[in-house]
Amino acid sequence: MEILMVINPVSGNQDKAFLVRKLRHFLEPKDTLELYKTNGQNDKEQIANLLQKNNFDRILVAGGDGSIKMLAECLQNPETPATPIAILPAGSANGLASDLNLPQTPETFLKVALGNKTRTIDAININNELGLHISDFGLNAELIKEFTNSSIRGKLGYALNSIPTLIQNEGPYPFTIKTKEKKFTRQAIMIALANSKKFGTGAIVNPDGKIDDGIFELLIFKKLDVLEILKTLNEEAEMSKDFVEIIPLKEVKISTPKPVSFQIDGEYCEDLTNVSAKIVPKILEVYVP
Ligand SMILES: Nc1ncnc2c1ncn2[C@@H]1O[C@H](COP(=O)(O)OP(=O)(O)OP(=O)(O)O)[C@@H](O)[C@H]1O
Repeated sequence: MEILMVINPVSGNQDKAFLVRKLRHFLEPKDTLELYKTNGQNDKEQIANLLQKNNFDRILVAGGDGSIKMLAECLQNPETPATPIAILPAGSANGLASDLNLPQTPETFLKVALGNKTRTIDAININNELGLHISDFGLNAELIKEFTNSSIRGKLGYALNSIPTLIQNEGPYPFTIKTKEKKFTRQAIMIALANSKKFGTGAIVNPDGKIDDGIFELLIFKKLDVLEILKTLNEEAEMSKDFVEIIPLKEVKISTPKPVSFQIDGEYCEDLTNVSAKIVPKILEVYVP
């Protein structure tokens, strides 16, 4: 088996050398392993080049959701050979891994990565970028923007950074939502486009979410309920129905008069007034337990 291992050296603030050592331990003498460390600058071009020059059977990605999204976009290039990917959860939140029920210890997720069972998942095309997990307009994106600028990583960093943003937040924002069937407005602290069921923290925010069902859910969070927000830091917490309105869709346009923070798969994008989203069914093959 020919393997490309893509490593984000900065994700989740953890060293990945032990993962490479463990992986080598599982490989057979005939297997080959090529390592690529991301630089955050021109990774898509470099990886596309590697994929076109080699004949990899699978790509193992040690990073967070941002790294997986980058690879999914790289694989959209028609000249890049379709290659299944295996997630080695090594980000700060690992939302996709949590949604795909990947096991959490290196020994167990490496076994899945070298196994044979795959699932082909959907993505959401959002303003011409791919979102694989959960993207949102409003409060959570603001939290991520603050977190990106902070030096404390992990869930604690996220929680500590949440406090000033929660206090200073300007929401609820007036959003206009246009679907194929209707146009309506909502005051909301946050609107999420969810391709999956759980936040990276493990909290179930979208109980009907399924990552390969050809639809995504629009989650409209109506009010700033600190208790409900803090629940999202807990694994297996479920949101109350008064707090969130859920609409299954294949495409949507959302607009708001003043720019509001937007994030895709845990990466802050920018403050935007317009977002267009459309499901892209069955776009990425990933290894699952
Ligand atoms: N060598 C590098 N130096 C700085 N930034 C990098 C480097 N390699 C990748 N990046 C950046 O890392 C981000 C992707 O991070 P990733 O999502 O993998 O981890 P994370 O943010 O820790 O995890 P999570 O998304 O689960 O919270 C991208 O913005 C990418 O540009």
